[in-house]
Amino acid sequence: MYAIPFLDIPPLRSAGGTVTLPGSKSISNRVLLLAALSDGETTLHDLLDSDDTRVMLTALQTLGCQVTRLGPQQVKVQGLGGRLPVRQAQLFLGNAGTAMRPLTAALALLASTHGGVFELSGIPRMHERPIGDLVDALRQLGCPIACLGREGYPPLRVGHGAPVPLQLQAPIRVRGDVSSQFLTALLLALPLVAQQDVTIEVVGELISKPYIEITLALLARFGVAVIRDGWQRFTIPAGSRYRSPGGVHVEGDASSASYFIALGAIAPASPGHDGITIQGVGLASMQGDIRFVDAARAMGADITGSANQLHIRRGHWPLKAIDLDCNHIPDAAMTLAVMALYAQGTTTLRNIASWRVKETDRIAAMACELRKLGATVEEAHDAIRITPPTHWHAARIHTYDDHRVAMCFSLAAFNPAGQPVRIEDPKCVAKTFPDYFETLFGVCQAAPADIPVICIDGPTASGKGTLATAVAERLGYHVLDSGVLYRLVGLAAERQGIPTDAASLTQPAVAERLGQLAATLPVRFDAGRVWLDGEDVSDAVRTESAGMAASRVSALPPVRQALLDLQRRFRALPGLVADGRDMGTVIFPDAALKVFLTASAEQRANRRHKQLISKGIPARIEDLLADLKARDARDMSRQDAPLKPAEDALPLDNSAQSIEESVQQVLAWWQARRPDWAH
Ligand SMILES: Nc1ncnc2c1ncn2[C@@H]1O[C@H](COP(=O)(O)OP(=O)(O)OP(=O)(O)O)[C@@H](O)[C@H]1O
Ligand SMILES: Nc1ccn([C@H]2C[C@H](O)[C@@H](COP(=O)(O)O)O2)c(=O)n1
Repeated sequence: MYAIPFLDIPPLRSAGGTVTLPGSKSISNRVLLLAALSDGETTLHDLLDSDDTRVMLTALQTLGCQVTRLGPQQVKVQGLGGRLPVRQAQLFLGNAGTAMRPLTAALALLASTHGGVFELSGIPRMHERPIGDLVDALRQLGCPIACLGREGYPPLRVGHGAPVPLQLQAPIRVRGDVSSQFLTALLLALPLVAQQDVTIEVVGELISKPYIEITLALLARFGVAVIRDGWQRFTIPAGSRYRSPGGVHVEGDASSASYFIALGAIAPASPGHDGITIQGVGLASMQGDIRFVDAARAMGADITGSANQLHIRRGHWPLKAIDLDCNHIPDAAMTLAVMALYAQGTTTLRNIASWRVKETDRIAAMACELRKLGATVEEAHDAIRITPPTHWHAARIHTYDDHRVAMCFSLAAFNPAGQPVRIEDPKCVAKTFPDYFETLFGVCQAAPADIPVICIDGPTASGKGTLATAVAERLGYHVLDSGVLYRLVGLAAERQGIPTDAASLTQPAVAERLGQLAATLPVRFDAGRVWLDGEDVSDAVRTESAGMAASRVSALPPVRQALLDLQRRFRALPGLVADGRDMGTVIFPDAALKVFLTASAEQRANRRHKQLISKGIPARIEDLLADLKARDARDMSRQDAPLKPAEDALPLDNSAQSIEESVQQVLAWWQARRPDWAH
């Protein structure tokens, strides 16, 4: 996940490959609650691991439910059989509507029947999202509920300690035209008290019906067969009781699929690919947002699929504008708004009033951000009309702590003007799809020249690696520690008995063998570790002798030539910070920023000494000073790609600087070189 203030997405050109989606948020939070309320143990597979499911899991554990994590996407839930061991708890539910609404209903009923008092709160935006219709419905039943801030909004206190009688004879009336989650909450909670038939009557036109279908399907999996009379009346039969089905597999998230369906519809296929394949959700999905497929087809996408898979190719191009009632796909419809940027004509998305009470006022947010890109946008209270830009602008997209805003606007990076897009606060995607951008970059391609590179060259122990890593972390970029490749050649040579002393390296045959070795280096970089032929050599390559051997072998042209392409392949989305000796002069001569980092030899020897001593490696400053001077001399004097500043490099002497000061300096230079839109 990109936990950084902003993520700059370079202009994207093409896409192709396979993505596996994280589990559906709607299904994950429903099955977690159902498993917790059931008799028996349930194993949940492919569960979404995100902010919203984490708050639900933590709440259930706080309520006394035993949850065992079997893997990142697999948990075992010990059902409570409809009784809570805990009678008092404070639950923080973040901004998860799928946790707040059903837990409010379930706890209100449990506190009323068995006694108890529970407080439910969230982040400030959650306290602006209405829940009054659900509160009113529960109060009709006799449940004590207090709104602790504004009436009709969280935070809430449910129950007042002692049990109270519930009035379940008359139908429970709930509004269905603000959020279908109120009805879902009642449907999930009422089986806990269904000693008699319990009926719910929906007041007003029910919105987002597909979400109610998910609720009903999952209730059935857990042993409760609700009798549905149209979309107005739902009866939970007397004697209903939750029973664990044993195991449940969570489908991939159909709303999350919308970004990759749109990607396949917008992006030309990358060489060697034939569109985008989505795994984990398919045409047989129980999720309403799967009907996004129909909307995307109407805009021109070429989509085929099976029960659990979708395949998308670019079809009609440019896309076709549509006029669509989106009441059935409120979340995925945001993706249509961004697809509309690539359509011929004006697209109208109607019946989306629920956007106003989601993570943010999504109609206002989408209108504002689409206009930044150059689109003409008209807003109504329950609709939005989008006419594509005639001139695209690069833009900083504000994301309003709304995961869907962040995800759908990433697709604007395919704009024909080749403009980059800045996504502010990209970590907001953690609500439903923590690895969204990594997944996107895994299937997208940009022109290499469009992928920004920052080069940091300089002598040994000047702090290049430290600086490169820190700058890359702040920008979400990849890192190339090129020195480690030469160190690996030295180490591999030693393992294979190829001499690397100065005299042997003058022999052309030895140089050739080392070149071949470098060209076929069995190296793997994985989670910060370096593997050579299956062996973890992360520590072995960092020794001073490995550094000296690297310096010697790096003077050989066959070795340098062999490592050229390997280094250039590190230039990957969304960007790269590369450190070494010739990053700016030879490997990435077109880099957008080049820094030549120096510090006095004494300072560098001191730093290296501290570094080694802190790792428990004995060293003498005098020896280190002599070694690094020798290394500098060799690195600067070799024929091929010697250590020297590129003509356009900015010098940075960090002798008297802290690490943070050097990082800030480089970030300031970087920012100054960004175009106007980034300021
Ligand atoms: N500005 C700085 N002030 C103080 N110490 C620093 C500074 N920059 C780096 N250091 C420290 O100096 C040591 C050497 O830094 P680093 O390993 O990043 O250097 P390097 O140039 O990458 O070395 P090499 O080329 O040998 O790989 C580290 O312990 C690091 O914490
Ligand atoms: N781009 C590079 C990087 C490194 N080398 C050589 C010269 C260095 O002395 C040696 C080890 O590098 P370090 O890990 O200390 O950065 O590798 C080079 O020639 N070109």
